[in-house]
Amino acid sequence: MSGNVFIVGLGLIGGSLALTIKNQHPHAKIYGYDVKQSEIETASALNIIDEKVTSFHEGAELADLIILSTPVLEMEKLMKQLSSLTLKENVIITDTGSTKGGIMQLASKLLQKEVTFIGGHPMAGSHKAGVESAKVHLFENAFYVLTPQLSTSSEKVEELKDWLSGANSHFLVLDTEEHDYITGVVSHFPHVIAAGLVNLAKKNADKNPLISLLAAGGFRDVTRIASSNPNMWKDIVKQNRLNLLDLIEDWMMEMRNIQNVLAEEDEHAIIRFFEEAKEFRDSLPVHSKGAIPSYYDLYVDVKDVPGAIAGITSLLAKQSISITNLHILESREGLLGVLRISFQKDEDRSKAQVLLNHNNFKTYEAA
Ligand SMILES: NC(=O)C1=CN([C@@H]2O[C@H](COP(=O)(O)OP(=O)(O)OC[C@H]3O[C@@H](n4cnc5c(N)ncnc54)[C@H](O)[C@@H]3O)[C@@H](O)[C@H]2O)C=CC1
Ligand SMILES: O=C(O)C(=O)Cc1ccc(O)cc1
Repeated sequence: MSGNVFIVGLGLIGGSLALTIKNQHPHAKIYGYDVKQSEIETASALNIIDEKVTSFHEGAELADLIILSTPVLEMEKLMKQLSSLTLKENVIITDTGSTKGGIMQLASKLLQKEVTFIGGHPMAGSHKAGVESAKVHLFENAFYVLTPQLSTSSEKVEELKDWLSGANSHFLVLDTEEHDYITGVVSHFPHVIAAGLVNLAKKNADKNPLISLLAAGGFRDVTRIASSNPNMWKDIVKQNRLNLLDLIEDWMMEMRNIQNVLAEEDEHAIIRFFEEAKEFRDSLPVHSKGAIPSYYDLYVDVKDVPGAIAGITSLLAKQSISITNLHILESREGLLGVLRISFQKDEDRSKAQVLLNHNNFKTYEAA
């Protein structure tokens, strides 16, 4: 496709979408705007955008596709501005926000009937922020929720899917309320709990410094998302607060239940508590990216000798296999350690496994 695409908010998500659109539609012209001039400059230097725009108005009025990718409460202010601009006749406006209720309400209240607004939520990302973390493959295999208005034609929805086809995501059309309820359960509430767990550990670490030293392994795994951008999450939890308030009530009941069975030392009930969680967790699909995307992990036995890890990373680099994370799970002097390498794509993990096995490393897909 060709035309002018205007990305507002040149962060992780806006930058990654710019890359996927340019990759799929090389004739499209990508215009970018951000309140932070530094982000515009970085996006331009990294060739993530073709043209820098000095005001929101300027970009909006020349665009065929407008993508709002700022924190969700900022988007609401931008929607108000959009309602007073002269936009192109066939423009499509979409957003990338993690909540859909507020923006969809504003779209139906503010925008003229002829303007197409289709809510969007690429359900993949990371705890990192900023355009320098943008990646063309970020949304691959992830779900990409669309929430069209009732009045939106299926042709317009298809046109937006065409624009976004380079993301290689699975599109899912959802009702706004359903979207906010589901993402509340599987994404927003887990972020609240992760932050709560870390805050709890911090309070205890003030009493005993060994807590910080030993807060590794599983603790780091379940709390990775507590390193997410606080400002972005402030907006998300404010927007989805009614669902979150209900979930907090349910959670308190869950905790009250485990508190009672522990107090009573009811072994059967304690086993049931863990069993129920394990059964459901083990039944979840492993290869699809959910709201909190999994990375494709590969475990490698490594000898505790100088240069062992560098040897592995240089093998991968020579084959241009990119990794998203490295973590030493176990390393004791003179013994084998286990290195966990995370990849963004299953395909990269498979290539790495073949390569490392060929070079006599022992690898596993599960720890
Ligand atoms: N980070 C993630 O993993 C995901 C985030 N989202 C959603 O996507 C949106 C963007 O998130 P990220 O890219 O992660 O955040 P980010 O913090 O990396 O980027 C947001 C950018 O918006 C800019 N900005 C803020 N207010 C602005 C305004 N009024 N006008 C122009 N630019 C403005 C900021 O300067 C920043 O560069 C958020 O609504 C978030 O809820 C959706 C899926 C995943
Ligand atoms: O860091 C992670 O894994 C995330 O949870 C990414 C994420 C953040 C916000 C979303 O709306 C969807 C996905």
